[in-house]
Parts: sequence; structure tokens; C-alpha cells
Amino acid sequence: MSVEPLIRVRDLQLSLPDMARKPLFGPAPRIEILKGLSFDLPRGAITGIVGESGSGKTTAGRALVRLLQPTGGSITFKGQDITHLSEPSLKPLRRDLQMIFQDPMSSLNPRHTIGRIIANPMERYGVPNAKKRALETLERVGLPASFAGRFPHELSGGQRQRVGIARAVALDPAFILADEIVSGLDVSSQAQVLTLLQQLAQDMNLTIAFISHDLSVIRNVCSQVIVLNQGLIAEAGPCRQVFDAPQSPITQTLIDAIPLPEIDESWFDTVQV
Ligand SMILES: Nc1ncnc2c1ncn2[C@@H]1O[C@H](COP(=O)(O)OP(=O)(O)OP(=O)(O)O)[C@@H](O)[C@H]1O
Repeated sequence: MSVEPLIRVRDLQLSLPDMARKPLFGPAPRIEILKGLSFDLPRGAITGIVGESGSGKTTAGRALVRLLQPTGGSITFKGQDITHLSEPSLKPLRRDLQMIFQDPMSSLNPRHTIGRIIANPMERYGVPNAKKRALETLERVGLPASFAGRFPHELSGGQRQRVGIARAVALDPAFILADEIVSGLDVSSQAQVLTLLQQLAQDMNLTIAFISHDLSVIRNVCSQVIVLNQGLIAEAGPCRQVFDAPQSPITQTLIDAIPLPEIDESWFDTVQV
């Protein structure tokens, strides 16, 4: 018997009004952004969603957490069809569907302390001992509890991203959408944040959709990958399989774009041949 995935997506379609082409009178024509995506997000797995700019990654992610309303197909979460749920009906599910964004500086309230930023959502959901849990969660993401009294601008980019992760995991969600969360970080901070995310996913049995335009990042953290191209799935499968034997020219192009590791060319001059 196969295990039911946490999220099941079937023939997902989404169109939005194209305001750039709106006539003076009458409605704007619609632009088709997602043209029929079908995939599963297995429980406890990190699934990479990759593709060139404009391929529909962010739109697909926002549809998954129902920040956007699909125009066709279905999204099933824990066996429940959430495709057309109204905002009040979605409310009890919101705690389970968390997000981490690319730019933690703009997603963290600059006037709130780190402790408040992590405790606030817990208090909203009536989680007991929110302040104590906020301190514990800070330590869980590798930051000292004393950071609770600091403000976002007093942290480095990598530390701020850890706060973004802490705020999401403090709610003990089932699913996290991570949209380009390491794009703004230097390479060593990137590696640390990715290791943390993997560790948390394992410890907490989190299901994560990890959006990135960078296949090399996906390769390091994800067990399966979905390659998007112009609102369609170009290829999907276990990460290793997709990397080792890409079936789509789109995937091959993304693989070819991965920069080679830097080579110290002075080394060649010292080698005796
Ligand atoms: N609100 C909107 N109105 C009209 N078109 C939109 C809207 N949001 C996105 N689009 C278009 O939908 C397509 C997919 O956008 P999306 O942001 O999902 O792509 P992406 O793969 O995440 O790109 P990037 O890597 O650049 O963030 C793009 O062509 C974009 O211009």
C-alpha cells in the first residue's frame, strides 16, 4: 500500500489578469501562468522546484499554500481538497502551511525584537508558553537565546534567515514553502542555512517545497525535483536520477549553467610533468 503524500496536485492551472494589456474599458485579458501541473509532495521530503526566471515557480508555491486561487485542477492537503476553500475555511489550516521568504529583512518587522517576531504568530494561534518556546526555537536554529532582545537590523543576513526559519518551525507546521531562501546569502551562509533546514526537516518530519533557480542548491538539499518550464513540468523525479540522466533539454540547460568549482590555475605552473 502506498503512503498518501502530504500534498497532491493534479492538473493545477492558474491564470491572472494581465494588467499591462488591460484596455481602457472592460476587463484585462488573462495570462495563463500554470498550465496543468501534477505532482505529489511526499511526507517528510524536501522537493525542489526549479526553472528559469518566469517559469512559474513562485506562482506554483503560492498556489500550494493557497495565497493564490487556482483556476483549474486540484490541490489536496492531508486528504482534504483545499483548491477552492474560502479564507475563513483555510484559517484552521494556515498554521500547518508556513512560508519562508527570500528577503528576511523585508519579511521581519524592523520595529519588533527577534523574540517578539517568533512569539507573535504562536500567540495568534494560542500556542501556550509562546515566549519560552521562542527562546527554545532560537537555540534550535543555532542562535543564542540572548538574540531575542535584538532587532532584525542587528543581525547578519544568514542570522536573519535563521530567524525566518525559527518563526516558521515554531508553529510546528506540516509544510513549509521555502522560496529562494538562500539567494541573497554568501556561499558559506548558504551552506549553513541549508544544513539547518535539512536537519530540521529530518527532526520534525517536515514536508518542504524548496524553490530555487539554482540547480546546484537543489542538488544539495532535495530528494526529488520538479523542473518547470513556461508553466508546465519539463521533468520530475528523484534528484539523483534527474541530475545523472536528464530527460529534458530544459534540465540539461539548467545543469550546464551550474558554474564549475573555482580552480586555482597557479597549481598547474608548479606541477612537474
Ligand atoms: N500578478 C501577476 N500578473 C501578471 N503576470 C504575472 C503575475 N505574477 C506573475 N506573473 C507572470 O507569471 C510568470 C511566472 O511568474 P513567477 O514569479 O511564478 O515565475 P518564477 O519562476 O518564480 O520567476 P523568478 O525566478 O524570476 O522569480 C511570469 O511570466 C510573470 O511575469
